Amino acid sequence: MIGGGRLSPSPGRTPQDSRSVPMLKKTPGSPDPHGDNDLLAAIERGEPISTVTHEEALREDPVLAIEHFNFWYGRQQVLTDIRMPIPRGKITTLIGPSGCGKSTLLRCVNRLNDLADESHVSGQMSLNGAPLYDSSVDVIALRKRMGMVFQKSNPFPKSVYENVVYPLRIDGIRQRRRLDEACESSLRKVALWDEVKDRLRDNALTLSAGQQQRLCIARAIAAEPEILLMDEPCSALDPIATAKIEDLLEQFKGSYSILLVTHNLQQASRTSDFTAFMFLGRILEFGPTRTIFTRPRLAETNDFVTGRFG
Ligand SMILES: Nc1ncnc2c1ncn2[C@@H]1O[C@H](COP(=O)(O)OP(=O)(O)OP(=O)(O)O)[C@@H](O)[C@H]1O
Repeated sequence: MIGGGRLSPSPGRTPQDSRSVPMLKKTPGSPDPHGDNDLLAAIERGEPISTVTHEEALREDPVLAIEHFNFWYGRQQVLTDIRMPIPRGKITTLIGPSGCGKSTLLRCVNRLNDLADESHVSGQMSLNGAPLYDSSVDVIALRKRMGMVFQKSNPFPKSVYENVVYPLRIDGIRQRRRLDEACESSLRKVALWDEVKDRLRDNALTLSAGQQQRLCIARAIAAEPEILLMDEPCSALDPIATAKIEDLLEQFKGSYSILLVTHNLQQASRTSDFTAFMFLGRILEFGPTRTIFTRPRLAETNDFVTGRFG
């Protein structure tokens, strides 16, 4: 369990459960281990439901373990009993209808939601075995262990070079050679080096939108994070810039553990190894991306990935 002043469980039915529920239309003949309508009825009653987790996901070595995790914005419960091992060295996407809690879950990993008014949590998350929600955790140190990439790129109004080496500087690294090496290697990893090697002293805000987002990814990986959190990293980009980021994700496989929120189902199916389908703050199904998109076990997942609702 967790520690900290604002952290307390709120059992029972919550305001979230009584708000309007997105329509889920059952596909006749779709597999549903919960039985027809039992799952939706249970969610609407605010009862706990079991995530359908595919064996392949359980066989992976988890970099991040999420255990019985609940989150409330004030009285509104937004996440309910999330249990999910995030595989190491793989890309895991969170998909689900708007408002189901994808970004909230992502922001709980680096405790950005601590900043929200009257938020509280119960349950636990652990990164490489170290609990994230113990009262003794130094949240600033914790965030240094993770990289975060937002929907809208957020380079600092500094040079390209200073943006990339920023995490090293705040760690007190001064040696020019180390900074130069980190800058070049991070920019190469995001395929930006050739485009900006002659512009390292230019203000980062003079780069194109796609370049700025890749710069932000370079800054995130310069810190050698244990996990990379990405919240809709392509949603503000044109198709060419999006394709470049998707290429990067492909190359990152095996080297980085990534938790990615996306509205773009094609992007999820193209880029990720594992996919979790969220609905009303619950993870309904979690498994290999190919299976989730072609042979999901739940009718609800099938209806979402085939565009029947969402
Ligand atoms: N800072 C906040 N304070 C109060 N409620 C919030 C806050 N941020 C989000 N919410 C609510 O929490 C719920 C989940 O929102 P969240 O942004 O996590 O969903 P999402 O699945 O990422 O949605 P989208 O796909 O539209 O981005 C929504 O009902 C939203 O209104």
